[in-house]
Amino acid sequence: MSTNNLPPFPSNVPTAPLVRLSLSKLQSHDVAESQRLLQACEDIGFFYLDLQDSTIGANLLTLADELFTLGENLFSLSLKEKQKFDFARQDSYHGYKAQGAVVVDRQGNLDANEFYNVSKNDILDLIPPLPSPLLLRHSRPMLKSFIHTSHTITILLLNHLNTHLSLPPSTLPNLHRLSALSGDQVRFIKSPAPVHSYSTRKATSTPTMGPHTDFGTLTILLNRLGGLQVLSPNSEEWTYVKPLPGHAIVNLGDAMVKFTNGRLRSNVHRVMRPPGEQGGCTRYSVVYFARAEDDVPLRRLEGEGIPKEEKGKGKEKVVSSKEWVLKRALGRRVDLGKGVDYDGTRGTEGGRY
Ligand SMILES: O=C(O)CCC(=O)C(=O)O
Ligand SMILES: [Fe+2]
Repeated sequence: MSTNNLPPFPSNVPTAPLVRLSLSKLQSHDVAESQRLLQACEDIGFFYLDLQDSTIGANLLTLADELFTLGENLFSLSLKEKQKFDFARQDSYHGYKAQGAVVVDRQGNLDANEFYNVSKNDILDLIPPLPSPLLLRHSRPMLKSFIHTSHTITILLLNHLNTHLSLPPSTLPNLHRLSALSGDQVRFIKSPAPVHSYSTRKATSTPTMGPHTDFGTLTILLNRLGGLQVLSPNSEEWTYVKPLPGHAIVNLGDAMVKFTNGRLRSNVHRVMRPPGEQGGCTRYSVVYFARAEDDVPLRRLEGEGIPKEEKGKGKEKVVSSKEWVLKRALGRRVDLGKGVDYDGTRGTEGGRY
């Protein structure tokens, strides 16, 4: 799907004023850019990352184009074929998730997108390969490059934050080693165009992906059509994040809130049908989720820039990165016969959705 053939994002809808950071400036340790990164991570935990001005960024954009095509081909396999790779009953969040398999709200409305999650552990041969469609087996080198490139960008961003938080050198990077088992994954998403008119799906008011915070450390998101919305940190207002060509949307996940005792933000977001003319199009995304290594406990790290625990505040149970991601990733599935504990599977901004 070429970006050129898509209808434009409408000019009359309010959009979130996210900052645009330059990957190349962050690579060259530009002090002001690094400060803007910290500010964005404290204020909303979302920012645009301009990938066009750096070799590794340009590499990610090229790979993303190839992955968008791969995603389209992957989702055009038959439902029966795709469902062979849904491993949720084996307590795994890798592989396929059909449309309508998770609830998006307390009322029990269902989601309207398909996922295919590809595990880093698998692609980097840290575990025996998971069963997967032929198409994905042929694409392992491309997936490997995408994982390597996304991970390099993740480590760069974590190093900047490590410094701002006055953590001992490499504390954050050392919790995210590429060679260690973790829940890192590449996610393909498809939200099909409505079959009749877009008034069918209780339509414009029910999200295709419910409000959530991301479970891991950092997310690198590539999408081309609008639909992603962030909940404003200081009000109950949802605003669209307009996709910008050449940029990724980066956001922090719950692990960063726990590591920094709330100094950095994992903001609530959701996905609606794309706005305006875009509403009639099928929407695809390609995402890289960077997550802490499986056995990392999600708790405050020791550093001068990290607020101390409040005295007398009841201690939350500390869970490992693996347990947290598993609970959050499968907790809203309606097809596992376990019931859904909506409140028990919310993230670090649980009170807000
Ligand atoms: O598709 C998008 O724009 C957002 C996807 C998302 O939030 C997620 O997969 O966690
Ligand atoms: Fe998300």
